[in-house]
Amino acid sequence: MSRHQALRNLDLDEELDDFDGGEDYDYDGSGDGAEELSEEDQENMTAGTIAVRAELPPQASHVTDKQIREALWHYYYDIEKSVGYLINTYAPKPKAQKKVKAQEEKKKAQGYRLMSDEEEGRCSKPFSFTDFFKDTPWLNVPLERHAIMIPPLLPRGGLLGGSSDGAPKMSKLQALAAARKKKAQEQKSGSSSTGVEQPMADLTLSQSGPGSGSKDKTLTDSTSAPKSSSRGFPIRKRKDSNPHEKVPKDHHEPEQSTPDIPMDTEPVEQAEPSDFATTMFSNTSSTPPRRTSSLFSLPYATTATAPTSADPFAGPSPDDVVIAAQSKAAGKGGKGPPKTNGQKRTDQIANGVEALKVDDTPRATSKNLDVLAEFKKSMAKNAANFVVIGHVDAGKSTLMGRLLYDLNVVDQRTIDRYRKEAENMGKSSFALAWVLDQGSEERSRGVTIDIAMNKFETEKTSFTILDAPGHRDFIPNMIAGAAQADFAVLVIDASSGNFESGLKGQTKEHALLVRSMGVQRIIIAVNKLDTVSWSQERFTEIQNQVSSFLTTAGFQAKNIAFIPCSGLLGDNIARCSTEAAASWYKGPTLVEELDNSEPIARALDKPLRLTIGDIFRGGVQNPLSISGRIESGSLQTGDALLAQPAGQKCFIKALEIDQEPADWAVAGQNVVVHLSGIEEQYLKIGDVLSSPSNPIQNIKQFTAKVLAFEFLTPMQVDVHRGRLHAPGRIKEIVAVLDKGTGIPVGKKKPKIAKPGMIVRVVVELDVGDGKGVPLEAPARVVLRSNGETVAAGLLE
Ligand SMILES: Nc1nc2c(ncn2[C@@H]2O[C@H](COP(=O)(O)OP(=O)(O)OP(=O)(O)O)[C@@H](O)[C@H]2O)c(=O)[nH]1
Repeated sequence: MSRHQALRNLDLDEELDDFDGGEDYDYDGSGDGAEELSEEDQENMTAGTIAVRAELPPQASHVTDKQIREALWHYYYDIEKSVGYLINTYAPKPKAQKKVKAQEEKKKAQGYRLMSDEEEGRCSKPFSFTDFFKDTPWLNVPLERHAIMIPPLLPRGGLLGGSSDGAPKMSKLQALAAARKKKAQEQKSGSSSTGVEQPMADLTLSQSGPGSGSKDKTLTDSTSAPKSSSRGFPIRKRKDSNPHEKVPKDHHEPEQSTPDIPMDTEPVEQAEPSDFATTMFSNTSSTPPRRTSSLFSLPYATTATAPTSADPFAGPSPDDVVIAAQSKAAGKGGKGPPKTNGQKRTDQIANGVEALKVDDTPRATSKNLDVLAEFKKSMAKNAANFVVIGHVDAGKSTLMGRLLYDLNVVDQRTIDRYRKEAENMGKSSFALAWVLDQGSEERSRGVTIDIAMNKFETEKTSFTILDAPGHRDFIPNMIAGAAQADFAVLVIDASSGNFESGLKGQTKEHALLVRSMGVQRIIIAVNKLDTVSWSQERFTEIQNQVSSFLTTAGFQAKNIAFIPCSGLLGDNIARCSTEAAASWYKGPTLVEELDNSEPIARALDKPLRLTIGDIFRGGVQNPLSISGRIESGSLQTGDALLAQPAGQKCFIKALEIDQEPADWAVAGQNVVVHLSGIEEQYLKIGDVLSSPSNPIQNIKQFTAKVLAFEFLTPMQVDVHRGRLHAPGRIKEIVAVLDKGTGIPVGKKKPKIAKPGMIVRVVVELDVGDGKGVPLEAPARVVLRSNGETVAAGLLE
């Protein structure tokens, strides 16, 4: 019985009578007890299965109906995508690509599907709050996809450890290190060096064909670059959010990485190592996975005990230091005779001890700057993060790719290369989207999976784009993006039929999520207007419907702006449209509207809070680095920090802002912090760095004011705060609050709250004997249950 069926059986008070039940669909026809699909879905599924079957080539004839139905469900009955996926997965590639290309062309020729009568009817209905929630598909998530937290593809694009070429962007410090190394090697080998340090933009180009010029040539130092990378730089090895998860296979190992200990390759059945043994001998980067499920990585469930058991060994004992030195010295001895098993074991131990090595590089001395005075002096531009949200395939990545291209953040050659590569994959229309969609899975599936970060500047403001995935499977990643956003750009596909299906899909859910997470300003890019001949009527229709639900969701009319545009063609993005059919629009372009944003208030005088968004190891120069946005306060090189929940002190060895070394940074800035005095095992994505004199507390319970998206009762939930997510339960509903005044209304401690209500809840975090979770008011939290977003709001 689904949770909603169970709820229906409860003796609910009369205010719940209008609830029309939940949906837990049997989309794959397995008859597994889930509710049957709606009539419309069944029709789509049957017609889709036949159509896909007809399109599949003979070499994919073994594909089962179930696999077809799964693909159709996954791709919203998109025949073309389903066929493409099935061919890619089950048939030899070259033929599959041809077929998908043919499909694409066929679809283009056919144009877009028209709205059905039913859809027409639904659109013209007056907006009601109940309807608002009724058809959102949070409940449609198939069981096997429930709340899968997809670890970000490594390395990621943009500021936080990525690049436009699959390899991470290089920090200045790393670039210098690489340059020095290369120079030394070239001197050794007698080869002449041409300038090594080049702007990052140039390095995004790997093509060095005629006319590329030396400026565009990539570095080819094989010792400091992974073979698959076109850049000759050491790769920042990012630490996974879950220390018990294996680093993905395509993750490039840096040259300086600690050798792996093959603990999990022992064929002998053996008991799990004790905490002591794990602490002493395991290499944190290669710790074998101990998770029993791939569902939902819950850092605080699996690691809450780690700091407790590891604390006594946080620093090396004198013996450790001696053993580490001995093992290092032994390592210098060159090649010896083949090792016996016993010797191998000893090596493993030595390596394990080395993995615990303490960063003994001298601590950076603080310049004791008055950071706030420095900040005022610097006349820094406004800094703003915005999250790009919207239904899958609304054109978010393409639009942002276009924006970066038109503002010269991405150059013509890079776009040409993406276009060529995309054409080779039969996906030429995705070339601009690839500026943001960097992962191979993202490119082959044509969907964004994780948040991509990119930067651009206007005269007034330095913007960071957080391009969120639209697909419902990746909502946790979207939440991570929304948590860092100052405002949102909602992209809507204006083409016939797609606007309507987007409304049913993630358009509403995303808008609601960002609002309930504190985002107040929203710009709506009414995209793909080229597909409806720049119809003003269509634009106005969309504007009316969307502003109606946005105001109901709590956005003030003055904070909502609409821009008619085409991301693919660039109309009204960075330049006004030159289309005669679009001449009715006299308003600002998207970039102008972004620049109209009020400066974001920075919490400069509050205690330092920096949530870790990413962790990576970069080699000798920067052994352990993190990146993230400073939420409040300021910091400078040499400062001591406290990492919570581990309770470990560490120091700032060096800082970077926008790949440039910096002495200080303040709230609102995205920084890379190179740390010393701390081991990797004490840091996880989602942890918080704060000042030791005013640290964030680890808590095991909190009260929050949330908007209920679903029925709430005392129930298990997963608590999301940005990239942090931890298991917990709603212990009690304290009160239902008035939407306008926030004053408690109705009976105290109701047993249940229905969708749309604002309620005060007490949430207990499931941290076992652990230290709790670093959370404090007014953090934005999202509560999810079984893959559904059930509530979102603010800690009190
Ligand atoms: N005609 C037209 N097509 C567009 C426009 N913008 C995007 N597209 C196409 O729409 C498809 C999806 O674009 P994406 O940018 O990947 O969409 P997305 O919203 O980022 O998708 P997800 O990140 O997976 O949610 C691609 O084929 C684009 O070429 C537009 O303005 N006009």
